[in-house]
Amino acid sequence: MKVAIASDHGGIHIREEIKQLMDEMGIEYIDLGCNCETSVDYPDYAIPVAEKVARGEVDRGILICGTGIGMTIAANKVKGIRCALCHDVYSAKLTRQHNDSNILAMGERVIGPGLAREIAKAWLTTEFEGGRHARRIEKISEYESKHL
Ligand SMILES: O=C(CO)[C@H](O)[C@H](O)[C@H](O)COP(=O)(O)O
Repeated sequence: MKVAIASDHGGIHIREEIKQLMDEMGIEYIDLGCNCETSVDYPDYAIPVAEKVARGEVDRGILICGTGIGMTIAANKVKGIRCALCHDVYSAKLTRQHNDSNILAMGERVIGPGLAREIAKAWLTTEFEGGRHARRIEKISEYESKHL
């Protein structure tokens, strides 16, 4: 699996924590920034990650900002993206099993690095269940292809 990860200035510490986790798990990743602690704009990081996932250049994405909300809104504008904002392990597992989410978003002003690590680990290791859930995702894809 190959992952693209990025954050704004509000998510740099969790980004480093998740990169360390992926190193430990042997998961390949590309870090798309941000590169400093000055204030930046989350769409400039969410959209490049989402486009890489949508184009199939990477398998999945991880985005961190202050709340995770801005990243989630921006990423979900990209066709084919199912970005899930998760601040608990249960949601992280379920969004993989049921929604086949291809981007995980988290908020560094909401949760600490330890919980973020557990959430990311669950999300990275949980498979999509398919079945009835595939039918529901297909309905979202159909809407996207007809209306966007
Ligand atoms: O998009 C967000 C809120 O939904 C993120 O939390 C951003 O990181 C946040 O808005 C940045 O805020 P700042 O005051 O410019 O640091």
